[in-house]
Amino acid sequence: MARSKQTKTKTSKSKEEKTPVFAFLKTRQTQNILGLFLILFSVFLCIAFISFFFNWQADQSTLNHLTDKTVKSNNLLGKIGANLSHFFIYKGFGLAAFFIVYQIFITGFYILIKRKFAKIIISWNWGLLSMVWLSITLGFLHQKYALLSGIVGFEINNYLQTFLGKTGLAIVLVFLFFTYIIIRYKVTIDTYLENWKAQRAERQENAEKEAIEISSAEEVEKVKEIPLENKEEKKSEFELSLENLQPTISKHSDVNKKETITLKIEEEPKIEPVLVEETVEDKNDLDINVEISEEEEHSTENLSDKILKDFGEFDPTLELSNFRFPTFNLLKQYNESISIDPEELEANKNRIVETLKNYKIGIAEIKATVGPTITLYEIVPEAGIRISKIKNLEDDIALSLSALGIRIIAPIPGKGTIGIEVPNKKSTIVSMHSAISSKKFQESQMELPIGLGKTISNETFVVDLAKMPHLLMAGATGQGKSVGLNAVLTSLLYKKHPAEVKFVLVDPKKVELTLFNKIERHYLAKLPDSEEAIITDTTKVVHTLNSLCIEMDNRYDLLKSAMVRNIKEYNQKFKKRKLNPNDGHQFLPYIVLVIDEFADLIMTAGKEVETPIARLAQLARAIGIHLIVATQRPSVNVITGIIKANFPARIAFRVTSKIDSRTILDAGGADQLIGRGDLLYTNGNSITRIQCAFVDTPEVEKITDFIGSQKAYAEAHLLPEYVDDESGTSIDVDIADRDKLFKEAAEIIITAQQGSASLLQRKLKLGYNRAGRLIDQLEAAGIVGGFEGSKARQVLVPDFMALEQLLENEKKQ
Ligand SMILES: Nc1ncnc2c1ncn2[C@@H]1O[C@H](COP(=O)(O)OP(=O)(O)OP(=O)(O)O)[C@@H](O)[C@H]1O
Repeated sequence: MARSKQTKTKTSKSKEEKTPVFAFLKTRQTQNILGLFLILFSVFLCIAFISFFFNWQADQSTLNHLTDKTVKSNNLLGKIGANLSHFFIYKGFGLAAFFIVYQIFITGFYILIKRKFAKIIISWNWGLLSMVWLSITLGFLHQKYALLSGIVGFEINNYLQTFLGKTGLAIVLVFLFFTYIIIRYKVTIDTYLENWKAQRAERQENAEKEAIEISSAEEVEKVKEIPLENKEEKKSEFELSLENLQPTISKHSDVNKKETITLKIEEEPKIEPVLVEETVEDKNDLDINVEISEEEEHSTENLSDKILKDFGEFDPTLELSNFRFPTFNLLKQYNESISIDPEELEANKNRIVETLKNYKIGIAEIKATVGPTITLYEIVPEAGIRISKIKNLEDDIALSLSALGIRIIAPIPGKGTIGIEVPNKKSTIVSMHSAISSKKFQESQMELPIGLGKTISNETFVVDLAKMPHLLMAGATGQGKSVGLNAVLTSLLYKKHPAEVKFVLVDPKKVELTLFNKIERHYLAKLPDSEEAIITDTTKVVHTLNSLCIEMDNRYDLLKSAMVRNIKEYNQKFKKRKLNPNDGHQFLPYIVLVIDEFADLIMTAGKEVETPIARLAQLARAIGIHLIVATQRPSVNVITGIIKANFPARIAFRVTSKIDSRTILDAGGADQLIGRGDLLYTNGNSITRIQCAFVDTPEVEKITDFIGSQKAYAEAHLLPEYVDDESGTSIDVDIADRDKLFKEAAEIIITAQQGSASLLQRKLKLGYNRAGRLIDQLEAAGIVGGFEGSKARQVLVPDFMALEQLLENEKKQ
């Protein structure tokens, strides 16, 4: 109950804040105008009230003729002044009505100097209480002059007197007065006593000081009169002050000494040490003067709440606030009405029944669900028939139906029937348009929604990539993998603002994802030193993956310091302005890493790629880095155990063998798909057959053009820098430490135009280690390029002339 109440007030508050009136009231101009108005209005009332005390009797007759021009008022501020004064003073609180003037004035003043609203409220509370008290007190003191107390004070006074009597009321009024002083000004009897004691002590101290000063002055006079010779003896009394003198004085000759002494004695402050002694003695009698410090000001609200109130929630999309999401008309529409020939249905049904009959399997019931590319026949076998029997007949049924892509699901989970999926003769294309525009996708509250396509029952299939949390995609070439990847990316582009999601695209084939280059500054993330955001080069992939691991570690640190468990909570907290950007906190976009041809990467870089991928797959889910890895060859050396274990969500397009199907899905079936976007999706438990939404290259081009033509960030989202241990930049060999054979080695390499350690080994008759060191030094000098696996290093210097020049330049530096 309480919570619902709270939320209600919260929502009403936020509504208030959103209405233009309240927004308008918050501007400083409005506040200045309001403050000034209140101050001047209080001046107006003050003049009117004062004037009213002199003219109230004369103005009595004019009060009810506010609109009558002929009737004039004596009040300095006319009839309005007279009427207002009559209302507040005569009918209200008498002389105490001046409190209202004061309150209005102080409110205006507080608004001008931006005091807190709470202060204004407190001030009004005290002001109104004081007004009522004064009004009653004046009514009590001057019953004859009712104007002083106003009708309110007069009546309350009369009323209370009948209950308490005159004396009782007097006591109550005095009590209220002191209560007010004690609470409002925090004055207690102790403070008075202490102040009084402190004053008394100070008076005493002053009196004693004066006495000492007088006596010391007399002493000085006496000393002045003493002849120079005797002054040496007299000095003892002022010993302390003499010691404090500069050392130069002591080094003077006797004659000088005498002169110095005279000088010293003339300085009156030298008496001070005596004085100090006396006051110390004196202070022993004194009580400590305890100063009661004023209570610290407390804020009524949390700082982050205040920032939230003043600036509203943090809006990550603010920098690109005019960003427009791609429109539906960029996507092609196809004729998607599913039509299946009733004859085809009937024929299929008959064949299924007959085939099963041949194997002595009776059917109690059969039902067909027509999907975009396949039709599902659900059969209920007669009692006593074993399910495994039907499952084993898969190939026979396929043969008798003479169709590709038959899949038998026995039993359909949660239904208790057996499903036989038969492809339609005429398949319908599921357009991306229909997936994106579906209610299910549009209204989804998922973090990273993906409209993958349509199920057999023609429902749009929407999944959350954030929940997957990583996706493995496999399928033989030409079966719809690239289209599937585009469908995933398109879904995210239609739903997520550039501030909310960033893509890291790895495309070893170099052609599949190039279109996304156009949205580099909106949606892509890249390494700081790379020119192209889409990564096609293997070494860059390794760097990017390691950089993502660093980003992951950084994000975990942020999450830890924010004391939240995942990116969603973190971003919510950040939006609520509970995390300070000065402590390194920032809004974290999701990062989706897409690798188009994983097999290729594993072949070229092996462990170097596998290790960071496995690390990311294991740990990155909580911090918003999600992986989509696609491969043509779902063999076990590509999709290794460790990768498989961390990619529970899998999509299988048609694969060529049952083994591949098992590798990707841990079950058969993918080998029996019909291709062209026909896929099986699993997230660990059940397998769903889906017709992937179709988005072709011109559509992707239109979408990327649409986004690319809009205002973008200054550059792509930058990932943390990763310095490879083996890269040339990390080798920093001092020129002085170079091998004696450095120049000779350089010449051999330049002559051969081939940078390999074995060449140096042979030509210079060196051991492997020394040749390796030489190569490192040559690399650091910029003579050979970086390590390129089994290939020889590139030679960057064309001839000896260039070498000489390079070495000369080095010396100059
Ligand atoms: N969802 C779909 N609906 C209809 N047709 C599709 C669908 N997906 C793919 N196709 C058809 O299949 C063809 C090949 O698709 P795609 O290029 O995605 O295959 P691929 O698996 O990526 O091939 P490769 O691995 O060689 O790149 C497309 O040109 C298209 O004609």
